[in-house]
This record gives sequence, structure tokens and C-alpha cells, in this order.
Amino acid sequence: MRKKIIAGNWKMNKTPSETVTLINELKPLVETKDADVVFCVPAISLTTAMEAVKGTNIQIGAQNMYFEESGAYTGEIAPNMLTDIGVKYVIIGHSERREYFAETDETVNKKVLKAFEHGITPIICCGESLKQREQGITIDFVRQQIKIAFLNVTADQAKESVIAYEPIWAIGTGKVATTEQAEEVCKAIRECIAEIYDAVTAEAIRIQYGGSVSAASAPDLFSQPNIDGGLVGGASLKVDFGKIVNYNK
Ligand SMILES: O=C(CO)COP(=O)(O)O
Repeated sequence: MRKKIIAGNWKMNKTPSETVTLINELKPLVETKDADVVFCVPAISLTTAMEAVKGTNIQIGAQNMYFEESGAYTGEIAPNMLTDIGVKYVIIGHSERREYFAETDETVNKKVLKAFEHGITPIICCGESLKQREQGITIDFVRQQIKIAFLNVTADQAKESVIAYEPIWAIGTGKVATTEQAEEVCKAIRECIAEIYDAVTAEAIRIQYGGSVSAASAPDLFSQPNIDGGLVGGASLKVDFGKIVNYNK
């Protein structure tokens, strides 16, 4: 049985002091033993967020990381800067980073490999645009993203990975994918992992759904056999996140 993982992607929201306030507000609401709960906060707030969750089971994640160790890469964050403060998760290849910051399947793969070198768990994002869905190429497209993201990743590493399936047309639009649409693609992703590795790896890997997840849609989505939780944007900044984490109560 895979443990659920429910992560909030705060995107570019909340100052460091606002981060502390929001974490203190959410802390009592997201207490659960049933799921891993992760707050992915802006890089500048990682240290304060780590302090704010001390003594709880909440984990802190970054929203991006560079694939080099150190050097002349102005504005980037190195993996050992994350591990130094105890960050355990990093979102890799979010569609917003692909769209606005030139992330490609190849840079995603480099970052995934680098994260594992440092013992950081990547939350690897994939998902189709509305045009691709309308063209009927969703599964082909997502399979390609997954195959490239996992190049040279070992089976043991893949078992620890988290994949977030986020259809771009459902992000920030209030237009959540239907439970059937989300389950269909998450199942296809698991089958793709089984083809690359084996059934045991496919059974172990955790696959989230992301895109306008709300307290109302979470129970159905997270009860699907191939959906192991969610990557939540807007609703992770509100008390609603507590309801999403406790979707089954
Ligand atoms: O992009 C997302 C999470 O990474 C989803 O964002 P929303 O939940 O705001 O649609």
C-alpha cells in the first residue's frame, strides 16, 4: 500500500514572515499519519519554513533546483544548499518553469539525477496542454516526458520518486480534470514506469494529480487506484488545505 503524499506548491506567494504565519495557521489542520504532507515554499522562505515546522511531521520542499554543484550560475540554487538546511523534496519541471523559464525534458532529467545524488526526493511534473488533449496525444506526450525524465535513473531511485501529473489546462483555471481523466493518465504513467523498469517499481512509485484540486474534488481524486495524492496550488494557501489533507475523514 502506497502512502499518500499531499504537497502544497505555494508558487511565488508569501513573504518569509507571511510564510511563518500561514504555516502556524495550517500546522494543526494538516496533522495526519496517513499521508506525507509537504509545503513547497519559495526559496527565500525555506529556512524560516524549516524552523516553523520543527516538531511536526510536515516536510518542506523547494520549487526548483539547479543541476550543477556550484559556480557561476547567478540566481540559481544548488542541491547542497537545500540539503544543508534539511530540505527533503524538490519540485522539478513544473509546467510554469517549462513555459516561462525554458525548462526542457532534458534539464528535468539532469535535475532529477542531481537531486538523487544528494538524497533529495524529486516531485517530477508532467502534463499536456489543452491543444494536445484535443489532438488526442495526451498519453503519448506524457509518456515521452516520463521516459526522458527517468533516463539513467535506477529502479531503486525511481521507487522513491514522486510524479505529479498536472494537465496544464487544469492549473489555476478552476477546471479540474474529471476523476476518470486523471486516473486514466496516472494509470498510463504507472504502466510506462512498469515498461521502463518492472512491476515492483511501478507499484512503489507515487503519482499525484495536480490542477485546481479543492476540498470538494480531493476525496474522489485521491480514492482512485493510481492517484496517490495531490500537488495543490491555490488551495494550499488556505485553510482548505487541511480539508484536502484529511480528504478521507
Ligand atoms: O500547478 C499546480 C500545482 O503545482 C496546481 O495549481 P492550482 O491548484 O492552483 O490549479
